[in-house]
Amino acid sequence: MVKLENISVQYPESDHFAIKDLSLSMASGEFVCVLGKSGAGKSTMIRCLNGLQLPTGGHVYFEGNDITEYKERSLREVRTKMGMIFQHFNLIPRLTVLQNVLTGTFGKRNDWMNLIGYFSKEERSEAMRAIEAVELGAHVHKRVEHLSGGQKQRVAIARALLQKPKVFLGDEPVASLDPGTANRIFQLIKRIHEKHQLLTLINVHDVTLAKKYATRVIALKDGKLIFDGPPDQVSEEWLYNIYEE
Ligand SMILES: Nc1ncnc2c1ncn2[C@@H]1O[C@H](COP(=O)(O)OP(=O)(O)OP(=O)(O)O)[C@@H](O)[C@H]1O
Repeated sequence: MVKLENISVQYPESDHFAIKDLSLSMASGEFVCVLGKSGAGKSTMIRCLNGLQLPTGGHVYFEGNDITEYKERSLREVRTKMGMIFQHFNLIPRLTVLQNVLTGTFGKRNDWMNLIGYFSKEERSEAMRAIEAVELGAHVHKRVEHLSGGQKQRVAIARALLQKPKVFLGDEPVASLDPGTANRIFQLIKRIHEKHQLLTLINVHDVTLAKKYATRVIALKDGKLIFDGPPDQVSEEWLYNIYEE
């Protein structure tokens, strides 16, 4: 479904590669957790996958098409098929849960519809279903600024669900949450992943969560792929390799 072929990324005015000659194929149904210390290139890799970052070299394929050849309009369409959640949720604090979730439809609508804030009955009922799926039915009309971190991440997950994505991406989605909440968010992501048979790829610092939920773990170090295997092969020795200074 997604293939990175010898991709490299060097940011302008940077003296080193953020990603160096990385190749990777991932299929629907895989739950991939990405490990690596700060600066290893995890966020850059995700941004290459969804076309937010153009690699300096190499190719990115989505459903067999080379998206590095795409213009912005086609990239936008690709992004509508990839739901994404972030460490700091990226919600609009003063809007309600429902209003935030409805923004998940934006990529597929006309600009004028977004501008006037028009949503069809069907879009509204889909949003309500997504909100129920993340167990926030009791908070539909609450402003998100009044929610806890875990609840905010659930709103972000519902917003991503509204896109009916094929790929679900998470860039450190539980880094700001306590361990219990982080585990519940992973449970929810896993449930959604299994129900919709998505390709799920999550950057995570918590090795325990990666080993518990992933079907495949990959690790980056200095922009290079240094581990790719099942979670039970992530040994103490590998962790030392991945995180050593
Ligand atoms: N916009 C940018 N301009 C220049 N250098 C950048 C930019 N974004 C990232 N980098 C550099 O690219 C490298 C990889 O960064 P990246 O954010 O992808 O790593 P990461 O593994 O996601 O780290 P973290 O866990 O801290 O988010 C780092 O050396 C970083 O400093």
